[in-house]
Amino acid sequence: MIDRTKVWAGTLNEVALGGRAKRSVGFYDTTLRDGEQAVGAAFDPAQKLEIAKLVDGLGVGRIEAGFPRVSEEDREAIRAITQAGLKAEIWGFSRALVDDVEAVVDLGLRFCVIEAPISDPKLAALGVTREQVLGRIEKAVAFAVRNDVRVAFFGVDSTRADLGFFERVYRAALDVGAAEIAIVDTLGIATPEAVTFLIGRTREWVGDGVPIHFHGHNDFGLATASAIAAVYAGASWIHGTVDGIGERGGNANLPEIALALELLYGVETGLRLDRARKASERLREIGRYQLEPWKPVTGENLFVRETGAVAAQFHIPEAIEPYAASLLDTPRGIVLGKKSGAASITLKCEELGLPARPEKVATLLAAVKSLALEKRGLVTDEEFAAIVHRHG
Ligand SMILES: CC(=O)SCCNC(=O)CCNC(=O)[C@H](O)C(C)(C)COP(=O)(O)OP(=O)(O)OC[C@H]1O[C@@H](n2cnc3c(N)ncnc32)[C@H](O)[C@@H]1OP(=O)(O)O
Ligand SMILES: O=C(O)CCC(=O)C(=O)O
Repeated sequence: MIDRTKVWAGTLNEVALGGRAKRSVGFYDTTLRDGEQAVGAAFDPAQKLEIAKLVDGLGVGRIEAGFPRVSEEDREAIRAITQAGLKAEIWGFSRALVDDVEAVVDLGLRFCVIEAPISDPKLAALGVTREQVLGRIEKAVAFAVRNDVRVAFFGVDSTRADLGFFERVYRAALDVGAAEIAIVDTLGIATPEAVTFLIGRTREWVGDGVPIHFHGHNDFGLATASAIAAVYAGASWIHGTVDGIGERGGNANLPEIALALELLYGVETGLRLDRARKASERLREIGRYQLEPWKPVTGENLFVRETGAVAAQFHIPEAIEPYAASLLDTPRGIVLGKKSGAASITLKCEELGLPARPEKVATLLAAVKSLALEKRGLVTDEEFAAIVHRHG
């Protein structure tokens, strides 16, 4: 539960909090499957198990452990994850093909997303007609259900599907026993308004007993906004990955969505924001990728301040930050550089236990700026200490 006294979003925030969003939503993590589709990512089974544990520690409700048909290594990872005693429900992934589902059943998985393309461009690419794909979906879903697997039917490229066919295909999946449905923005082209429309419209005919998932991508930088729109429209499960790792512009970023839902919309996600930075750090080591330092939630420099005008307000965090750093379990700090001001010098002296004589501040500041310009970078603590000693 978020301590709301540490959120400084202001009175406009009441607009969202008074909205009609659900009060809670579940997260479905697909770092191990759709995240691994990021170019160059190839987690080995031990790494997959470690990532599953990290994600479980983040408090997501569901983890997609993998796509068993891909390789023996993937099956080995899924076996290890299912035996690890995690809190999250462990889901498998399968195409609408009986052989794929069989591989899920053989591993003893009880939950599975079954996917098939439903937009015309995707069907054309696969060389399969609408009728043929419907037949495959019915066969694969029915087979899974007969084998006691709870199925969420996942229509690939749903947001570009013909609306009539969209409805037909999801109804067909439900008729043969799918218990849940996932609406999928494969190419990240749905605006938040389109997501609201599509989920709202589906919600009406599907009824309250069928949970709706939303699976989004970030090609237009809209994945977080679209996920929030999905929650507003009644989605029960939001798919995404840690850091939004994934193909092209990536997947929806679960910690980022949680930050907005929890802090701005008052929607509980169960995600441990205080663990998100460490989880991201470890995933970056395993996956060997880097993040922009200004990235929400996990960016390295979110609470590191260089600008002098900001340093002058550093003692009142709500003047310069939207929420408390403690919500992310991360420290606040001042760094020195070309943009430092007098307050930066005083604060840095206090932090390092160096003498901060008021009559010396201007000289120290000038020396810091000069070195920063020479280096075209930050002045390290060691360099600053040397400057202080030099200027006595
Ligand atoms: C399909 C996805 O997008 S899943 C997510 C992406 N993930 C990956 O690609 C993971 C790594 N990929 C792999 O290991 C392989 O590409 C596999 C296992 C997915 C596919 O293996 P391939 O042997 O290349 O299968 P291929 O793509 O040729 O498809 C085989 C059949 O499945 C059909 N098919 C493909 N996707 C689907 C689907 N989602 N639903 C139903 N049928 C499908 C094809 O039409 C083809 O049918 P046909 O034999 O009658 O022509
Ligand atoms: O087509 C794919 O990449 C697999 C399904 C999926 O994750 C998606 O459609 O977004």
